[in-house]
Amino acid sequence: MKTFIWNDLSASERRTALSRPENRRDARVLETVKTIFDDVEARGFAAVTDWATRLDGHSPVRVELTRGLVDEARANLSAEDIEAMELAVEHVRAFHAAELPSAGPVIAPSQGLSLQRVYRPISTAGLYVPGGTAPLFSTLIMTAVPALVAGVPNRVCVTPPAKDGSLHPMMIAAGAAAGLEAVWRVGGAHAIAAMALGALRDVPAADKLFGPGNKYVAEAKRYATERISGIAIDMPAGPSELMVIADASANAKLIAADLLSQAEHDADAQVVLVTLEANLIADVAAELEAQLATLPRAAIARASLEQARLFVVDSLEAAAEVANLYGPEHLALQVADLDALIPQLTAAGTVFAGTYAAETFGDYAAGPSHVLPTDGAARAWDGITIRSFLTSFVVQRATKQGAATIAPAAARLARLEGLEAHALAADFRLEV
Ligand SMILES: NC(=O)c1ccc[n+]([C@@H]2O[C@H](COP(=O)([O-])OP(=O)(O)OC[C@H]3O[C@@H](n4cnc5c(N)ncnc54)[C@H](O)[C@@H]3O)[C@@H](O)[C@H]2O)c1
Ligand SMILES: N[C@H](CO)Cc1c[nH]c[nH+]1
Ligand SMILES: [Zn+2]
Repeated sequence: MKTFIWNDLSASERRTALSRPENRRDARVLETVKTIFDDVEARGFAAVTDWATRLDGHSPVRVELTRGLVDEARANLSAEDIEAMELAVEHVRAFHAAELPSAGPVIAPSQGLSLQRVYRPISTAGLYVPGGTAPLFSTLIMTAVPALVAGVPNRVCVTPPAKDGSLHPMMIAAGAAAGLEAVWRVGGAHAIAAMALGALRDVPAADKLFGPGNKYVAEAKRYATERISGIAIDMPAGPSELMVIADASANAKLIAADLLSQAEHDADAQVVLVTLEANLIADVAAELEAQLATLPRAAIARASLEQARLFVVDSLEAAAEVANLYGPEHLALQVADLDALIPQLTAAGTVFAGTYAAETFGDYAAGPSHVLPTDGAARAWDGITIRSFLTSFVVQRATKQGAATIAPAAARLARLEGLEAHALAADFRLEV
C-alpha cells in the first residue's frame, strides 16, 4: 500500500494522494462507448446482437420468468439459498417501503393559495445488473425491489451471460421474487445503449438508467445523459470502493477482511485505510496476506491492492477530513468514539459504524440499496433510494381570493422584467 502521513502533505499533495486513477475516464473507454451507441442507434437490435456476440460470446435473449423456469431455478438452489435471498428481498422491500413518500403537506402561503408536492413513479426504468466476473444477483434485488415498491410499471432488467451463456439460477429466482416478468441476457455498454435508445426489440426506451458496472458500463450511463436529451441516471456507480477509518481499538483481521471484500470485486476497485494508530499497519498487512492465501479471487484482489492507499492521521478530525475530501462509496468506521466521528462526516455513499457492522451486510441484506456513488460522486449524489424511482411536482391551486392576493405582485414583477404577456395573464385573473 502506498503510505502517506497526512500532516506532512500540502493541500495539493493531499488532493493528488486522494485522486482516483485516470484509467476510468480513459479516452479509449469513451471511444468504445461512442462507437457502440452510434452503431446501436443506426442498426438497433442487430447492432446489440453483434456487440453481445463479439464481447460476450452470446446473443441477447429475453428470458421470460415463467412459472416453469422459476421452479426449475429454485430446484437448483438449496432451501438455505432461497431463504437467504428471501430475507434480503424482504429487508430491501421493508426499508424502501418505509421511505416511500406520500403527498407532501398542503402549504398555504396566503389565503386562497394552496401548494402540494405529489410523487409519481417514472414510467420505464432500465436496471443494469453486473455479471462480467461474478453474477451479482444481489444488485438485481437492490434495483428491482425498490423499483417495484415505487410502482414503476416498466422494469427492464439486463445482465451479461455467464461464459456458457447461462443465467445463474439465483438471477431467475431473485428476479421472480422482485416481481420481474423477464431478465434480458445481455450486458456491457451495448446493453446500456440498447435500454437508452429503445433498441431491445419492443421494449420502450428507458426514462432513467440504474445500476452499477465496470468502467465501460459506468461510462455508457454517463454518455447516455450527454447524448439523449431528457434521460436520467441514478448516479455515477463504477468499480467498488471502501475506506476504513481505524484507531487503536480496531481489529486488524476485520479491517483486512473488509478491504478484501471490495478489492475482490475488480482490479479497478479502490480500497483505502485511514489509521490513527501506526501500530495497526503491520498487523493489517499480515492479515491481508494471510486471507489472500485462500481467496479464490486473490488475483483480482491483489491487482486492486496494488493501487490501495494508507493514510496515517493524528486525530478523528483529520480522519473525517480525508473521508470528506475522498467521498468513498463505502466508509467503515472501526473507532472507539463513533459519536465523535459521525457528526463530522459529510460525504460517503453509506457508513458502516463499528465492529459488528460489516460492509458485506449492506452489500447483501441489511435493506438500503447497495447501488452507491463512486469516484467522489458521494459529495453530491445519493445512492439509490425510493426517490430515485419517483418524480415529483407541486400542484398549485388558487381561489378567486387567492388570485386577487397574488396577481398584483406577480404582474408588477413581470413588468419589471419587461414581460408584458406574463403580467396580463395575471391581471386577467382579476376579471373572471
Ligand atoms: N458502485 C456500486 O454500487 C457497485 C455495486 C456492485 C458492483 N459494482 C462494480 O460493478 C463492476 C462489475 O464489473 P464486471 O466487469 O464484473 O461486470 P459488468 O457487468 O459491469 O461488465 C461486464 C461487461 O463489460 C463489457 N466489457 C468488458 N470488457 C470490455 C472491453 N474491453 N470493451 C468493451 N466492453 C467490455 C462486456 O460486455 C461485459 O459483459 C465492478 O467494478 C464492481 O466493483 C459497483
Ligand atoms: N460491494 C458492491 C457495491 O460496491 C455490491 C456487491 C454486490 N455483491 C457483492 N457486493
Ligand atoms: Zn461487494
